[in-house]
Amino acid sequence: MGHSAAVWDSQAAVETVKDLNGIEQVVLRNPQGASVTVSMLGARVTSWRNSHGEELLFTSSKGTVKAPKAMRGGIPICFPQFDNCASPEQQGFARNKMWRIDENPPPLKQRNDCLGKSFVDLLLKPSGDDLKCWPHSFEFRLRVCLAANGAITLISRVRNVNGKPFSFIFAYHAYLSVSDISEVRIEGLETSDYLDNLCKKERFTEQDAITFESEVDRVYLSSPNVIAVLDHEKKRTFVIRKEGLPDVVVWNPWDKKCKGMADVGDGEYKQMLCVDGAAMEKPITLKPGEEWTGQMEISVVESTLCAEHLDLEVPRCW
Ligand SMILES: O=P(O)(O)OC[C@H]1O[C@H](O)[C@H](O)[C@@H](O)[C@@H]1O
Repeated sequence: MGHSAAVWDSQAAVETVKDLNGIEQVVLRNPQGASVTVSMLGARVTSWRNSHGEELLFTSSKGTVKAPKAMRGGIPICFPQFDNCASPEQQGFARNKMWRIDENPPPLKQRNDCLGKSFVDLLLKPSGDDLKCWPHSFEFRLRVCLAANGAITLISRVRNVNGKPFSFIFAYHAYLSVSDISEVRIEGLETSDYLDNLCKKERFTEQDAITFESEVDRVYLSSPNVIAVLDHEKKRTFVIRKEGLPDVVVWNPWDKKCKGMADVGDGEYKQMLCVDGAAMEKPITLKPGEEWTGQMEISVVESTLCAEHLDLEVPRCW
């Protein structure tokens, strides 16, 4: 196989396949039958399935996978920009670039994080064209892991291999699949301040758990590192743990905006919710030779009773 995708457990598997457009994808599997698929186009997680084969990420039925434009859904990586302006480059070029397998990644500090998991390492370096639009040399390493309990972890490392400092914004733009957006509630962001992109980025303080009755487009600032997305209809909770990512973007386009988006089916906003671990308010600045790490783990608890355990000492419910 020759990929530096390590297998810690003989039954876990890592396989390389081509998608309908001939784009290489790596499929990680665990012994319980869960799987994660990562495309070389944008290092986007295009699928995450639980041990029953159920898809946990939203993908638009109208998505197109024609490089460089990638489909709407999965977990795109937004780097070095992420803003709510229309133009694609506003969400950074990393998600529209072809990445490659990182054959020999430097060891991860949080080495133990990968024990008992199958994972793949990917690498992005700027091309000459990229340097024209963003004149900074970097190495972006992404490790995607699938744990025995079905949790997915993304670990990003950005190194400045440039002669001078540079700054960037970052987000794991995670499209979670939900039963019905009006049945969903987010816990853990109460009392956090947020910038409302629907009110000229005005700053507010969250009073309560977040529920959805209309379009939401907010950046929660300096938020707790553990939040929960409760899907009452599916009796399921996504528990999101993040490190090195102070902010959280919460987005649902609702009906009107959804109608105006060519790559999303009219009513599909009901089945999607973006909850992104991000570094937005304060751009990350790296001096030459410095490296930043941002990690996000999403696990699923087949219950909505878990939320009250939301302080950092949350015991793992699985
Ligand atoms: O259409 P995209 O570039 O994927 O962006 C989709 C959405 O991403 C984020 O959530 C922003 O906060 C939204 O303002 C934007 O509409």
